[in-house]
Amino acid sequence: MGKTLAQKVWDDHVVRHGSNGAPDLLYIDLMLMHEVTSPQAFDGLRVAGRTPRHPELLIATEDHNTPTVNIDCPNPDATSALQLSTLERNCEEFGIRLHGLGDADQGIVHAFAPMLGLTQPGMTIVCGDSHTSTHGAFGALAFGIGTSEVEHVMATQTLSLKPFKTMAVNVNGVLPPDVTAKDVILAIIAKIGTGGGQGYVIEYRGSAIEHMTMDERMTICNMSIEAGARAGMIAPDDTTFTYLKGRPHAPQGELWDMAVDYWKTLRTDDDAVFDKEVTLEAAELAPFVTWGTNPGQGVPISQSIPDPDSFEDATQRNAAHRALDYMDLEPGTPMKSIPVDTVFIGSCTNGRIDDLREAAAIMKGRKKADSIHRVLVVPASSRIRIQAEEEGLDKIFEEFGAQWRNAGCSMCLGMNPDQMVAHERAVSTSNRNFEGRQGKGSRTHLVSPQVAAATAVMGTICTPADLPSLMEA
Ligand SMILES: CC(C)[C@H](C(=O)O)[C@@H](O)C(=O)O
Ligand code: SF4
Repeated sequence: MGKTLAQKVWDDHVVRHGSNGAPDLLYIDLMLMHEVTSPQAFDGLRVAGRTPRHPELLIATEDHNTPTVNIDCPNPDATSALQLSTLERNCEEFGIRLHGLGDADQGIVHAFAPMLGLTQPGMTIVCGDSHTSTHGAFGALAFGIGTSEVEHVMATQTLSLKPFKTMAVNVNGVLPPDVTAKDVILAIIAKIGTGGGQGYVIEYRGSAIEHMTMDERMTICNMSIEAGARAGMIAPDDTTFTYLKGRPHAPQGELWDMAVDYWKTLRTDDDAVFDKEVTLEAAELAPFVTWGTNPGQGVPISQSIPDPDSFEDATQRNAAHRALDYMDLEPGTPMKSIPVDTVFIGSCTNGRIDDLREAAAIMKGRKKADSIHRVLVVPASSRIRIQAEEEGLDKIFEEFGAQWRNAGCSMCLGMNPDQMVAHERAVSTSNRNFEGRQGKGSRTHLVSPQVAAATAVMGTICTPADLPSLMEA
């Protein structure tokens, strides 16, 4: 029987097969690190008197605790400052390359690595961060691990793991013009549920996925974890190879040709069987928005807030009641009538150059609504920031009335100064709308960059198609 993409990458990394149901020992090609989940791992190594087995395969950045303004000033928060200085000391002591704040390659861990060409097809990539699934967009087997596993990888460059189950999510056909990668993944999560992917590696397939850019594919794979999956993958193809060619860490010359020959073998065989298959018709999808407090509580934007009592499942019903209470929303309210205070465009889901270009195209020649308190546009990495500025996007954002920031996780989660206050409502291009995620008591609606930008113009949730054309305005 043939193999799936995930199985091929797995098999190519087995150092030792586990017998009698014991886990396999897998070789890890690359471990990415950040300030939040590394300190205990470094401490563990120190206590055991060990050194990293392959320090050159460990690469760190600073992202969660970093401010996005005045980055040359002392960090305003003592805990964050300590977290960052600890990473800096640890990297220095253990000989690990760090792209710290101020470095041109600093940025969100899942954004800076692809930009450098560190993320490549067929690799095993881990990081103490759940959204490591992002790197699966390149056909890598990439997943988040816990702090004790981070220590294990540092010490041995291997990880002990039981094989994952495999799921295919097929998105067939052509997407309507206003439907983005973010809408596709929100629709997938709404369909399979936030636990639907548990124990699986999802492979996204079908013509709608094949037509996506690498930035769009990263948006899709990024949110695999929000469906409960361990990882998300997309088979590498010419789009992948074109993106990688010439990047600082991409193979060169003869090695490039050899790499591409191998990468081309990383496709699920025709006779491979997935443990589960789910299919969506691209033509039936629409721009999506969440109304609740988990990423699966979403609807097409033209719809209204569902009645919690319409859910047959008692757990879902209770969750919906609680979510609407927290979100201060009534069933039956059209999504497009909801006013918001804040717009956040950024994160490892939607802070890449494609996302910034899309947002800028909508903001160009327009102004933010007076009712919107703030529009934050935060590039996912410093390299993306440089690229956006070379294209003049920063000027468009500023003329629109948005704040153009330095790279980092920013308002995706409340670990740095970019936080919302209680009862503030945002449309956000990030990936989690949990209670208090963007600040204590804050309310989050997950959307695409296009919907975020359009909402910033109108003041209420809407799509670019709802905006008056610039001629009429
Ligand atoms: C801080 C980190 C451990 C966490 C994660 O694992 O995802 C964060 O990045 C998040 O998005 O909530
Ligand atoms: S941007 Fe958000 S989701 Fe991504 S790594 Fe940072 S905190 Fe986690």
